[in-house]
Amino acid sequence: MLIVFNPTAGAGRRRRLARAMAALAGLGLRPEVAETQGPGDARLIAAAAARHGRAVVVAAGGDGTIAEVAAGLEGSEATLGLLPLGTANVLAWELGLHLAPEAAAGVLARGRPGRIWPGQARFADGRRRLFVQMLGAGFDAAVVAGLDLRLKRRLGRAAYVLQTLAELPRYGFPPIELRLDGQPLQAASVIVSKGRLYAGRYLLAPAARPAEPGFQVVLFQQGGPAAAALAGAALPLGLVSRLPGVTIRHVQRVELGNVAVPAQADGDPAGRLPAWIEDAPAPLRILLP
Ligand SMILES: Nc1ncnc2c1ncn2[C@@H]1O[C@H](COP(=O)(O)OP(=O)(O)OP(=O)(O)O)[C@@H](O)[C@H]1O
Repeated sequence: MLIVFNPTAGAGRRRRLARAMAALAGLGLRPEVAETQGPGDARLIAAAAARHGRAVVVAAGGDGTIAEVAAGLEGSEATLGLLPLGTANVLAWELGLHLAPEAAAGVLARGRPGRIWPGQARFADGRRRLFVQMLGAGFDAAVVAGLDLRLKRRLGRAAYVLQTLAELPRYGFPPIELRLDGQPLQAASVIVSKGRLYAGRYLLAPAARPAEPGFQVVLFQQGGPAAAALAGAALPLGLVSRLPGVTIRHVQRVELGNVAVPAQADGDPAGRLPAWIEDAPAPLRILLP
């Protein structure tokens, strides 16, 4: 087992990692820890570990770190493990993991094998990006792109709320042209989701099934600050899917946009549209509670 640790993810991460290591030692496991030096590192470390035959590679960080480790493990026999140390930890909530390091250690030692089926996005400049939970385009991506990382470290998820308030009067809400399984549509914002949850443990797409191919696509038809503020207020109540102007479709393929609207993948900036989204070629093994 190798733990890939993002030392910049979440708050109190070193203390939380130490607690997990102590719990793992108590369960008879003494995994190696590899620390990332910057963005993209987790993928390279995970890919090398898989090549060298590591059975389990653990992403110790938030959703961005998980996505990078997942990308490194693609096409290998290795199983992904999660040690949630991030800010939102959406995939951990999605899969029913407890966030306490001792509980996560228990799953790493004795979890049952399951699977998730990531999505992949291709961008006009040739980049390909794997995502494990969701890809957003429009207002939420503008919030992610504008987020000050130091503020995120200090305030955690409250930084997203502040950035949303800052972005509301500023974002222009250009309409996004999209195709869902070939059918042309338009929306002000779009979230392509593998999972049910968003921004932590808030229910967004109730019918999502992370282990299966396909996506729930949440379309926000109404642009403008009032509609975006309403969606933000409805999110903690789990009521986004019932808002007027919000529709959810189950599809296999998504083409997003002819405009340079920002995109975010698993909570990290992912450049600008257009983007072409489909399932990754294969599911990924993952340790579940
Ligand atoms: N050593 C590092 N220095 C700076 N950035 C890093 C480093 N290692 C990884 N990263 C980048 O940090 C980004 C954010 O990490 P991650 O998403 O895991 O944490 P988070 O944003 O706190 O959590 P969450 O996504 O759950 O809110 C990752 O996408 C990764 O590219």
